[in-house]
Amino acid sequence: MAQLTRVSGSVGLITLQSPPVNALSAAVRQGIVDTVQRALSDPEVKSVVVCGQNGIFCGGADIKEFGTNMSGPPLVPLIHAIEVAHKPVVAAIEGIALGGGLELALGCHYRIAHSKAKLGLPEVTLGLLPAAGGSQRLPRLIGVPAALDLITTGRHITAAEALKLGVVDQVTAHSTVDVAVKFALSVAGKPLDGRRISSLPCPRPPNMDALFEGVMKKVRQSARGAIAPIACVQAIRAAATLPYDQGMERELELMASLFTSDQARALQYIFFAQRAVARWSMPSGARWDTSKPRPVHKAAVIGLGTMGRGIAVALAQTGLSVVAVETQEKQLMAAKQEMSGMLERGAKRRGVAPAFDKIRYSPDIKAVADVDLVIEAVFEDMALKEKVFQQLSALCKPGTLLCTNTSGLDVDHLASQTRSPELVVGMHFFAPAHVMKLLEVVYGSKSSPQALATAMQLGKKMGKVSVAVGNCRGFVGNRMLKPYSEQAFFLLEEGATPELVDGALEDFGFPMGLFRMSDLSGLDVGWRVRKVDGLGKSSGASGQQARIRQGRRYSPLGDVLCEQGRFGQKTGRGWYQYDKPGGRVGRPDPWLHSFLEEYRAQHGLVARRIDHQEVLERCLYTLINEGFRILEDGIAAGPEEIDIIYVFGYGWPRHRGGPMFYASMVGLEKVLARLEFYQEAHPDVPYLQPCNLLKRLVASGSPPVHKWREVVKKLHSQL
Ligand SMILES: CC/C=C\CC(=O)SCCNC(=O)CCNC(=O)[C@H](O)C(C)(C)COP(=O)(O)OP(=O)(O)OC[C@H]1O[C@@H](n2cnc3c(N)ncnc32)[C@H](O)[C@@H]1OP(=O)(O)O
Repeated sequence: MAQLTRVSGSVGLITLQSPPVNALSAAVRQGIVDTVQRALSDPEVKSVVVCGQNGIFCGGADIKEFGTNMSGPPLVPLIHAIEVAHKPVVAAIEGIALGGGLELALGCHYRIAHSKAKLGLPEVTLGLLPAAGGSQRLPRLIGVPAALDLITTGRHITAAEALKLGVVDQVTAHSTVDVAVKFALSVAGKPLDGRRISSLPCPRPPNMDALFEGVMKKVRQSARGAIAPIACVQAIRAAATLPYDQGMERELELMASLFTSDQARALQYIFFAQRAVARWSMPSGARWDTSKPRPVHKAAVIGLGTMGRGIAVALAQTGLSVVAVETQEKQLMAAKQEMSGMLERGAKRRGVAPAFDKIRYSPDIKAVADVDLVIEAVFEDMALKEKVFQQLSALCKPGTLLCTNTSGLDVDHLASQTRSPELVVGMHFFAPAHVMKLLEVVYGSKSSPQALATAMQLGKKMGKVSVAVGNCRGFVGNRMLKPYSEQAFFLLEEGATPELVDGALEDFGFPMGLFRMSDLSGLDVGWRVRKVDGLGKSSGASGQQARIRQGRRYSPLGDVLCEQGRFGQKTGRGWYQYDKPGGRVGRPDPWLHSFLEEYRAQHGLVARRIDHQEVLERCLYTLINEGFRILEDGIAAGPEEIDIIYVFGYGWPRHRGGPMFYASMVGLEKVLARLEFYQEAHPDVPYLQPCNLLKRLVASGSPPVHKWREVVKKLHSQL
């Protein structure tokens, strides 16, 4: 839908009308075709302005139409018709001009943007490229290097940057439409030749071959197997080397290979999943749209270790007043110094003043008396957390929300330490907390909908992707990590090396394999947890018996390394060796290889050849199987919650859509069959036992992933 009105006598004003973001649906495209035709054939209209309803220019192609039988007029000829028009067409950009929206504006002869507008070609983030001429027009307009940056990253730029780059001709802080109409009046009847971007030559950068070679290398490295960024570079190269028409043919050809790809489906699934998880619900039926959050103006953070520092900085950067409590004087001083640096660097990046005055430091927990919300971030030790919650319950004003930043401890137990368990939720941040996007918000059995709504809203304000999940050991993310890492240890016992396992996972698209990651975060962290669980002590015994704990197969490999002081990067030795303690570059360690051989000999294990496929199947399918158990247990409301947690918090490659989406792409029958196969080979590993929900889905014909939420809901309503 688009509307044509005549304003200021001779300006045809075309308004895109399709809330919420004026996406270019079939109806909108048809509307544009019709209104442009009418405006151009109306002798009273001397120039045209294109704008969007409700202060939003256009959010691009309608992503919901992808994967359907797309009808309606295509974008390329529509934009071409605007560009070849004999009357000047001005784009009045308010709010956003993204993807096809910006491509539409690039077909116009002039672009005027509001100072608060954001522009970009984010198609790459959806597994696509700007194939409505964007990959051919943008480099002609702003040069190849700048176009490469914008198109391969998909980043949104401000109006000021757009002006500097030459994407827009003018920026205004006033009514963009008024300014555009005035401008349109002033250019009516003027020649348009130099204004048609497709007819401009693409500026050829010096050392063009070297430039593209360098960019391609960089993009391949950072893409981790994603195909769209590479296609974007190829399309821009076509713009730089071919005439416009041939460049457009290349753009179309490249888009055709992306459009129906699994990666595009995965990335578009993640786009909608991210929005779906904001519409949370609780098993009680309470929902995001019926639960009112409490206002939070002042918050406290208890414990200024690594996590507490990041959380306090993130809160202050959101504009909240923060009381940062650390009872150990030395730690408090160190925290203050580091947090000032973090605030300063953050402010510099965002071009604002550092929020130093938002944080009040205190060595006394009594300072929490008047805050609206507390986030406890002390050491991951239940006895210590219990004590803190008892104190908070006594000290805080009535109604204060008490949150625990735990990575897996029992939220219900902590709630039971307080007078108001309904006001207790978990807020599981990821390190570094002021940078990482994910926040698991954990509701306990007594948490009130209002408490959950408040934590979810705060997470959103902090710029986090917040996912509501139920309470269980490890919540969603860490619970699924357990079978995954267990399999990796077993693979070492059976003949693999850390570099083989990591290589398979990194080729799959993880930024770091499990062992490299474990060296980075410290082997002692998991060791401590295993010891608390009554595991984690190597018995010194040999044979199979030494590898059975609590009635199931157990690998003491990680414990033995810790007993030798190999804690990873911090000690310069772990699963890899480093130049020095604190070194970052891990190299394969011959010592570790001999150690593995001795270990196998000691335990009567015979090494066999393990390939990448086995690593992926065993590590990823057990993780997915646990994901199904989590759905079965009602800890996550749908596969989208799990997938968003894994993509935003655990380095799961986004172009593979998260573990549950990946399972649907592999095929549930295959996942089930391989789990059954491995379970037969390793009957002492309970995690390999396929879960009932997976079996049930396969038995019901493996419905597509977007139907699983309903299946799970039905399952729970039957219980
Ligand atoms: C030949 C191919 C040509 C062109 C290819 C393209 O144009 S691909 C599309 C390129 N555009 C984008 O990638 C923009 C995607 N949208 C966004 O980044 C954000 O939604 C946006 C526009 C910045 C707004 O963000 P905000 O936080 O304000 O709102 P939210 O994200 O919750 O979105 C509100 C609802 O709008 C839906 N939506 C947004 N963009 C699109 C779109 N392009 N197509 C369809 N629907 C879109 C979004 O899903 C939300 O819906 P809801 O039902 O409320 O969850």
